[in-house]
Amino acid sequence: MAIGRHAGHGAGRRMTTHAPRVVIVGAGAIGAFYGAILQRAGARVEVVLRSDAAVVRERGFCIDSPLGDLSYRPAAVYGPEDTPVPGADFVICCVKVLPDIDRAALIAPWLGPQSAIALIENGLDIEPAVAEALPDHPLISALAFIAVSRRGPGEIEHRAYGRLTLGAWPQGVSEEARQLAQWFEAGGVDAKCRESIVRERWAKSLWNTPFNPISVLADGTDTVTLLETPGGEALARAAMAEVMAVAAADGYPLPDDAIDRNIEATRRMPAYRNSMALDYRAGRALEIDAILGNVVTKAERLGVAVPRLHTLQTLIRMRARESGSIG
Ligand SMILES: NC(=O)C1=CN([C@@H]2O[C@H](COP(=O)(O)OP(=O)(O)OC[C@H]3O[C@@H](n4cnc5c(N)ncnc54)[C@H](OP(=O)(O)O)[C@@H]3O)[C@@H](O)[C@H]2O)C=CC1
Ligand SMILES: CC(C)(CO)C(=O)C(=O)O
Repeated sequence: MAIGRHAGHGAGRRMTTHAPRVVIVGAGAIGAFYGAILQRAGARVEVVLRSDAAVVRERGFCIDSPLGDLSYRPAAVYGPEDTPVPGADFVICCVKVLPDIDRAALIAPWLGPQSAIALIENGLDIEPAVAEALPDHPLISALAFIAVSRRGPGEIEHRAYGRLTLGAWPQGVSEEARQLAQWFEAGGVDAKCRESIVRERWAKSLWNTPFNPISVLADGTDTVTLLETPGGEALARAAMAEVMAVAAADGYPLPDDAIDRNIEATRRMPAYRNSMALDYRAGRALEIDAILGNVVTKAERLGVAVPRLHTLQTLIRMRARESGSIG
């Protein structure tokens, strides 16, 4: 699993450009953590919250992290009743990618003519809904390789890792992406820009698309149980091979040894519950379409047979219905 081996490399690089105003829409685990990193770098970080707004306004975020104490008070905390203040330099969206959340509508009120949008979210093909609704703003797509979760309102547990991969969507490295990556690096996490963020999304999907739903279907199991249960690794490998086939048909062939390398890296990690397994265990909605459904849809469009992914999709939809969550 290409998740990186360490959380970061210590804050310290001085930025020469003006400190940006950053609005984080959906400051849950990911948004609160990367907000801390940007505030540590000197950015003005404002957060938009829903259920946790009152608590965070009163106490700020408490973040337990191997990087040190990342607890902070954002420069502003907005709840659903507050009037948005447009004109952020960066509006960073970190909500879950769910069918009933209109992410473009959440982002739009914070934009000014010069604003760039960044998405730090999992999944494949998650950008068009935002890009089509907000075509006048540069769009940065970013992938987080991190283990972080919410323990309670405003309480975040960062367990490991933290690196980011960023790029302009649909491709290239824009000045905005480069700038944002530099601010993250200044705050102490590795943040690298890549020419093809879609290729990077396929490479991450190779892991998330099989592992996330399999772990949920196995009652939110961790990586060690998943790989050590007889048949578990074989199932993961077979589903990964289907993701590889769709990626290749889409024009993004992944290296031949990508599956072996992901399995070996996962074996080297301590037992790990992915974000979907944590959502499942907490009774939250699951990002089924973003992480799995969009790959199956693409496979159907490209004429690639994905029987295992199809089965996983049907079963996890049943599971989500059974538990009353959407996804
Ligand atoms: N956690 C992890 O380790 C990783 C997560 N990711 C990805 O990052 C993305 C974010 O995940 P994560 O941070 O874990 O999710 P969380 O559920 O912790 O955070 C999402 C936040 O968005 C808020 N939100 C939802 N709707 C609204 C709204 N209408 N207005 C304001 N805020 C809203 C939620 O508030 P509320 O509590 O009210 O629902 C919550 O605070 C996902 O795509 C995930 O797959 C990627 C890699 C690792
Ligand atoms: C790759 C991984 C496992 C951690 O970044 C993830 O994306 C998740 O937990 O969903």
